[in-house]
Parts: sequence; C-alpha cells; structure tokens
Amino acid sequence: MKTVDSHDEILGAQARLWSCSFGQMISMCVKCAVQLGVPDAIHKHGGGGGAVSLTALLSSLQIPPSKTEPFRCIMRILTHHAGFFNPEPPAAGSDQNDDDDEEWYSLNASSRLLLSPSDDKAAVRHTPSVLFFFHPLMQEPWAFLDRWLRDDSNRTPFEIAHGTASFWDYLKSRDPSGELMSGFYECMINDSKLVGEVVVSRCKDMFDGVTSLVDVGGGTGTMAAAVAKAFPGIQCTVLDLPHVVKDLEGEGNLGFVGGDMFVSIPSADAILLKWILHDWDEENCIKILKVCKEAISSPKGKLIIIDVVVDEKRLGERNFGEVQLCFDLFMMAFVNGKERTEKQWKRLFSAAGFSNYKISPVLGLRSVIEVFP
Ligand SMILES: C[S@@+](CC[C@H](N)C(=O)[O-])C[C@H]1O[C@@H](n2cnc3c(N)ncnc32)[C@H](O)[C@@H]1O
Ligand SMILES: COc1cc(-c2oc3cc(O)cc(O)c3c(=O)c2O)cc(OC)c1OC
Repeated sequence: MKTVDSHDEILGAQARLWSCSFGQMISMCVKCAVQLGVPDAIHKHGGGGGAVSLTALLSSLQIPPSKTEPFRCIMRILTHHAGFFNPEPPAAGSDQNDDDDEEWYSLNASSRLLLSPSDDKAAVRHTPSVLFFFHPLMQEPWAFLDRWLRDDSNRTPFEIAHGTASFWDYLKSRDPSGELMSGFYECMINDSKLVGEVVVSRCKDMFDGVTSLVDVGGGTGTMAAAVAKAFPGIQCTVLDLPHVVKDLEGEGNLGFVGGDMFVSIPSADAILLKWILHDWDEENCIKILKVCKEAISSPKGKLIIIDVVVDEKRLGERNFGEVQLCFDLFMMAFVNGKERTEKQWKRLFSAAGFSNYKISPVLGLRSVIEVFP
C-alpha cells in the first residue's frame, strides 16, 4: 500500500484543503454583495448589454476609495469563482469601453435571483433565503456538529445550539419578534413561486381529472395559489399548523385550514406534499403518508410529492449532486430529516400501503413523485 505521496499530490491536496476552508469566505462574499445591494446597482446602472464598470459600481455603492481593492477582490471572487456575475465588457466599439484596465460586470441568472424583492409579485428572488441562511440562529448550529455526533440522542445541532424542542417549536413559540418565522416563510414563498410556475406548465397532465387538492404543510399558500390559478376547476386547500395560517384568508377556489398532518387531513382527489417529507425521519414519514392515504377520496386519486430523489450515481456532480448532499446534512442538522434515494422512497411508499409511484425529474435537483393508492 502506498504511504508516501508525491510533492505534486501533496500540493494538490493542500490546494483542496484551502479550497474547502475558504468555502465559508465565498459564501460570506455572497452575503456581503446582497447586503451592499451589488446586484441591484448593476441592474440599475447597467448600460449596453447590462454591463457596469468597477468604477461606476464603486461610485454607485459609495464605496470609499480606500476600499477599492478589497471591493475589486470580492467582485472577482464572486465573478470568477462563484459565477454570480459575468465579466464581459460592453460590446466592442462602444464609447463606454475605451479603458483596457477597467473591469466590467453584468448580471446572470444566479445574480438576478439576488435582486431586491420587486413590485412584480411573480419575480423569483432568493435574497431573503440568503439573509435567512446567514442569520446567527441558522449559523450557530454548524459549530455543534462534533457535539451532535457524540450525543447519543436524536437532538439536532439546531436543538443543541438553541436548547429548544425543535425547529418548528422554535418558530412557533421561541421567536418573539417573529424574525425567524418570517424569514423562513419568505424562503418558502420564493421557492414556491418558481416551483409553482414550473409544475403548472410542465406537469399539466398530472392534474387531469383532479377536482380537489390539499397542499399539506403548504405554508402561506403560494404553491396552492399557483395550482388554483392555473386550474380554476380544482378546489385547493392549504393545511398547515394553526399559527401559520391563522391570519390567512382564502379566495375563490383557494382556502386555508389549520391542523396537524399527523392527525387528520381533509379529503381530496390529490394530496400535495412539497418539501415536507425531507423534514422527517422514516417513522414520522410513514405516519404522515398513512394519514395522506386515508385522505385520498377517490380510487383514481393520488399523492404528489415534491422533494429530492438522491441519485447515487450523480453525487459527484457539481451543483446538483453536491447540493443534494448538502441539503441532506442541512435537513438532519435542523429538523431531523433527510434526503432520500429512490430505493428509500419506495420503501416508505410500500410501508404506508401505496401500490405504485412515478418519478419525474422536472425540477432541477428536485423531482415530482406521483404516488398511487
Ligand atoms: C419546509 S416547509 C414547506 C412549506 C411549503 N410546502 C413549501 O414548500 O413552500 C414545511 C411546512 O410544514 C409545516 N408543518 C410542520 N409540522 C406540521 C404539522 N404537524 N402539520 C401541518 N403542517 C406542518 C410547517 O409549518 C411548514 O409550513
Ligand atoms: C440554503 O439556502 C436555502 C435554504 C432553504 C431552507 O429550506 C428548508 C427546507 C426545509 O424543508 C426545512 C428547513 O428548515 C429549511 C430551511 O431552514 C432553509 O433555510 C430554502 C432556500 O430557498 C428556498 C434556500 O435558498 C436556496
């Protein structure tokens, strides 16, 4: 067995170690760009092709001359390493582009997600998710991974860090300002805007013959509202914990009900579970799935799950594989949940008495899973 590595192998290993150690620095640069409003400034001042020079950006953000170099450094990391901005200058021949030393930045799909919430209610923004993710209450649990692994109980790092019963209990009764609760539901709303649009356009057939749908754990109703709008013939109900839906009012074919999905779910042709089962361990998932099965009113009814299906073969892939692995740990660390492979999903469905399922990988790193009684 080889015990000595070559100098090149050690130098490569050292670079990998540094790259991992610097991961947090890169995410802090993303947070800083959001806090400074860099994407908004590029959006506002971008000339031809949407490009803004470093000089114009410094002036628009009122960064003092003494901080030109640190700001340039952060912009370079975000552009060349993290891929948040495109480095292209304006088109050749443009009178904006006569300084060869100038650096230029334009928005791309990733940085457009980081624009401030807009008047256009349909616009998808991840700005609140970034700020929520970096909230100290969400960051502190990561310092407890070693304590968590040595602790022979089912307490999560979130519970160890904050000495509370669960993430859901914290949102309900340990968050007096409501800051964590509103940050969390803003994340869910923004995600559901995108997922709602994709599902109603790519999965139309899935709603054929469906006259009623309950979105279980549907939060503040963004996903159900997308279904209700696209399919006026479907009566949509959002079931969530009473404190989540207490001030929400339905309209037309959309309604809200407070309740507990472990106890009872209103009957419907289709039951939707978006980003629910990855919050729970096997025992709790089987409980939820059994209550869902009871609630499906017609033999032709179905359960629609929107969640990750981990593909073991793609785990090494940048973005999808890597993000699936990180979400797996994230769910374990915050809510005692996990992301599942197809084999693990299949086991859950059969333990809860479902007969068949169909996976459609139409949502990036997540899938739509139809499950039949
Ligand atoms: C990760 S969020 C998903 C929200 C929404 N489905 C979405 O994807 O935007 C999980 C949701 O489950 C709800 N929830 C947690 N425990 C519940 C329970 N026992 N009964 C009903 N809803 C519950 C939470 O309040 C929260 O809205
Ligand atoms: C890391 O970036 C994001 C995180 C979340 C997110 O999603 C969750 C989903 C759950 O089922 C339970 C949870 O506790 C959470 C979170 O705490 C949480 O932060 C959501 C995002 O956008 C919708 C994120 O941005 C990409």
